[in-house]
Amino acid sequence: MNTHTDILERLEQTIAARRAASPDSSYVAKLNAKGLPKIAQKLGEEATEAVIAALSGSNEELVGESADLLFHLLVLLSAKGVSLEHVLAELERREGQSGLEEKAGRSE
Ligand SMILES: N=c1c2ncn([C@@H]3O[C@H](COP(=O)(O)OP(=O)(O)OP(=O)(O)O)[C@@H](O)[C@H]3O)c2ncn1[C@@H]1O[C@H](COP(=O)(O)O)[C@@H](O)[C@H]1O
Repeated sequence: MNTHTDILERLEQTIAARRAASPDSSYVAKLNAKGLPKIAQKLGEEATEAVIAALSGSNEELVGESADLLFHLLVLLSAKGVSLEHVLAELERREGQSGLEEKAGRSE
């Protein structure tokens, strides 16, 4: 499992390096050149495509769309200066806390 989860960290590093590349030679650079709203829009589109694949596509399509979604999430996090480590730490913090309990404990 670790060999596969490591790809997220490698991808984060690749994305950080490619942001400074020429938009003619790099999709990451091209997307960053278009700005944060375009990156956010792409993430939303990829999320929708993953939902459509889940509801009416094959599991193979869902895998492809999920990879697109994770990749574009990493591009957005990078553009905002938020590290994958930070997000993973938040998931770790929540580990073992039931989502239902967390919701019930909210003040508003
Ligand atoms: N994992 C990915 C990855 N997943 C998806 N994509 C690209 O994401 C784009 C999204 O596809 P769409 O058809 O939705 O988008 P589009 O039609 O190109 O875009 P629009 O003009 O419609 O907005 C495609 O161009 C895909 O090739 C990716 N592009 C790059 N990577 C990784 O990022 C690295 C750096 O890539 P470059 O920045 O291109 O060097 C690569 O080595 C890969 O590891």
